[in-house]
Amino acid sequence: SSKPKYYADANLKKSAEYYDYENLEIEWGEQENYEVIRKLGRGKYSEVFEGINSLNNEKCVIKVLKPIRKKKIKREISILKNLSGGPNVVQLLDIVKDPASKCTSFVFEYVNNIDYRELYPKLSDFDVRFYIFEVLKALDFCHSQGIMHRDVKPHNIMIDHEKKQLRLIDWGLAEYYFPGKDYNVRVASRYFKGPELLVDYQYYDYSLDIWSLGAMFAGMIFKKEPFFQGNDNYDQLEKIARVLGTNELYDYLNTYNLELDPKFEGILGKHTKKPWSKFVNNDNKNLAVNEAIDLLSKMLVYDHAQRITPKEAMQHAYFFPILQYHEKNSKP
Ligand SMILES: CN1CCn2c1nc1c(Br)c(Br)c(Br)c(Br)c12
Ligand code: NA
Repeated sequence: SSKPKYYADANLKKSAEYYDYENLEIEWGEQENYEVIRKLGRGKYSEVFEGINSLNNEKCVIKVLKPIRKKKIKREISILKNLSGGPNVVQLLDIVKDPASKCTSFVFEYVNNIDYRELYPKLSDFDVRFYIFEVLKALDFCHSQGIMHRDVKPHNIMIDHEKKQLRLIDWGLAEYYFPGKDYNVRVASRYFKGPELLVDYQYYDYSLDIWSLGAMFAGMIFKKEPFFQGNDNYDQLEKIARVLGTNELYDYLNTYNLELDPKFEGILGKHTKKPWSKFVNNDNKNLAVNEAIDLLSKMLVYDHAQRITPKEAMQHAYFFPILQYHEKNSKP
């Protein structure tokens, strides 16, 4: 079982109460302080509403959890509290319980999010560089705090385009990383699942989040949402192999002494690794610039141990215009 290039011992430096979420004491707020304004959407585990805090008249987002096991609720609270105040991590403001339904609700800061399906087609080359850099800030931070997000995808990245503000949300699948620990591979959303999940390699680590971000980044620069669109978890790997090659997949399996589930028999076929230039066309060439493709090729790597880390990615030439922008805007 491989160890990540970085932050492998993040949690070993923390006191047990940092990651021992089962004993977390929940400080409950007052449900009646919040009024629901309108529904924003629903997920597998929750319904989400825009709300108002009647004490300060501030907008908020209320995530009403469907009855799920208490342990999972405590894990999300523990992680949100440990990451509180970190760059681009959505801020948890309160935790309340509905007296009638006994449902737990999380109250978050409000983000005037534009749905990504509407926003992404409007993004300029600079915007894409800016927002991917903002996601990398959140990933380097949570990884440095010993936490994998495990569900990075456009739906979990809230963007207020007027304020140029981004927040990584939905830490419900996030988990504390420990070297040598085996994790559930049934995480992330299909189109964003890393090869390690699809080949059932359980000793994965933070680098899973870089694959998911890479899959999202590919969709953005090539204007093909989603970039890897599998019909199921087997077909998902086939879609990846069509691009990264089947020989390269078998090299990856050999590296970790993995065997493919017999269900893959006859599904994967034989595919050569495609040059990323193959996906460039007149419609996306303004975003699919050479630096973007070079960075993408370092994120979408079968072997999770070989993927670029968030910190390394933030130093890539693709972000030089962003570093310049922040430099100019931070000068006193
Ligand atoms: C389904 N949608 C649409 C907008 N939006 C949704 N879920 C959200 C969550 Br959870 C948070 Br936290 C925030 Br902040 C926003 Br904004 C959210
Ligand atoms: Na959330």
